[in-house]
Amino acid sequence: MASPDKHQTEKNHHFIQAFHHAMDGIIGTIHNEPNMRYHLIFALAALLCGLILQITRMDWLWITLAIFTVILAEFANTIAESLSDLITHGQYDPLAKQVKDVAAGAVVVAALFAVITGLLVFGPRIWSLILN
Ligand SMILES: Nc1ncnc2c1ncn2[C@@H]1O[C@H](COP(=O)(O)OP(=O)(O)OP(=O)(O)O)[C@@H](O)[C@H]1O
Repeated sequence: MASPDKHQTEKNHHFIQAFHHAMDGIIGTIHNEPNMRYHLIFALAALLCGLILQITRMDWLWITLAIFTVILAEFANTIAESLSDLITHGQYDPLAKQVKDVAAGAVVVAALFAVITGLLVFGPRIWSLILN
């Protein structure tokens, strides 16, 4: 969804305008960040597994939390990268390195949480399917 005014710098005047810009941010991140597309593919796979294995409401809560944690971490990583690039203009800066590395580390930690959640929720069910 394209924003109505590409050159706006003043505050949004109404909710619809703010929503357009938020959609620009979401779609732009999916378009520009391959890692975000990988996260979404894994999220879709987890949702399909949940449907097929008929997980409980509590398990859906954990899976949903894991999915949104990873996606939010990737958004934070993208913000950190964009701000670093805006400030450094491609020049090496040790603080920019720290910002980008810590932001990338946050995504790794979130992904680890998602993997552990997936193993705890799907592992026993898949295991019992294999044994039966
Ligand atoms: N301006 C800079 N100054 C210092 N180090 C930088 C700078 N830009 C990038 N780097 C280093 O290069 C690495 C890769 O940079 P990049 O912008 O591709 O971030 P990234 O976290 O790998 O991106 P993505 O999450 O999209 O894979 C950073 O983690 C950082 O260590």
